[in-house]
Amino acid sequence: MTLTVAEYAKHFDMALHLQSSTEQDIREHARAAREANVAACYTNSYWTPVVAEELAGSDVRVGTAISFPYGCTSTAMKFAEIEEGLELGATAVDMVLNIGEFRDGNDALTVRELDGLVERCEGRAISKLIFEVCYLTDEEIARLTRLCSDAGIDYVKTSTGSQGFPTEAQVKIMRDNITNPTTKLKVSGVPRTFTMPASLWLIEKMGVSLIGTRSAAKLVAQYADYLENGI
Ligand SMILES: O=C[C@H](O)COP(=O)(O)O
Repeated sequence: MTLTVAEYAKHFDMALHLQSSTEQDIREHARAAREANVAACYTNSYWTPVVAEELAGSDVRVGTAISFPYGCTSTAMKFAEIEEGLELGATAVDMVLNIGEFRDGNDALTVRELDGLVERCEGRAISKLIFEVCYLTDEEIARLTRLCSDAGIDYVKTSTGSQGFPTEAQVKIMRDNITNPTTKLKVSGVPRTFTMPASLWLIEKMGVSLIGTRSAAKLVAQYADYLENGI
């Protein structure tokens, strides 16, 4: 069944994670996300109140990125960043895992970070755990997906967009290792050349629920044009 423009837009999280962004850049980004009526608008946590102000009264979620992009701040810092973001109006929280500790086999820390994220978001925001799949083996991706799903994370997310691109094989491994029906899949870190047809393939053929990209509004406009005028 063909997605309406509104349905297509709700498959996108629009993100702006540039060090150079000014407040004006963030406001324009949030306004574009609101206009496109995407699922969520993400920035680094400092900008959460600005995004919350711009999105007030809309059904675009206020997204905040925790320990972004490297994931190796202390667990206490991560939890404090989540709590502050929620107080400032965040309704979607994407946290980067401490990938090095996970690769070292420190599952106790991984589970503590996962549980801490889920507990803090419960009833207040949706939770997403960012993997950075380009640094993980297939077995590690499968195992981490299961740990996330078992912990009740709402979304497992491939990448930050600051390192490598996720591959089709890695996306499939995540999709196939989700153990809990409430956990969904978010693909991010797609190349700048990512196209609207590629997004439809991810959504319709690969079981992807959300795509995170700075180009979300542009893709929504392209999809509207495609429905109206064809290719
Ligand atoms: O959370 C990560 C973002 O969705 C990445 O978007 P980007 O690759 O366009 O910077």
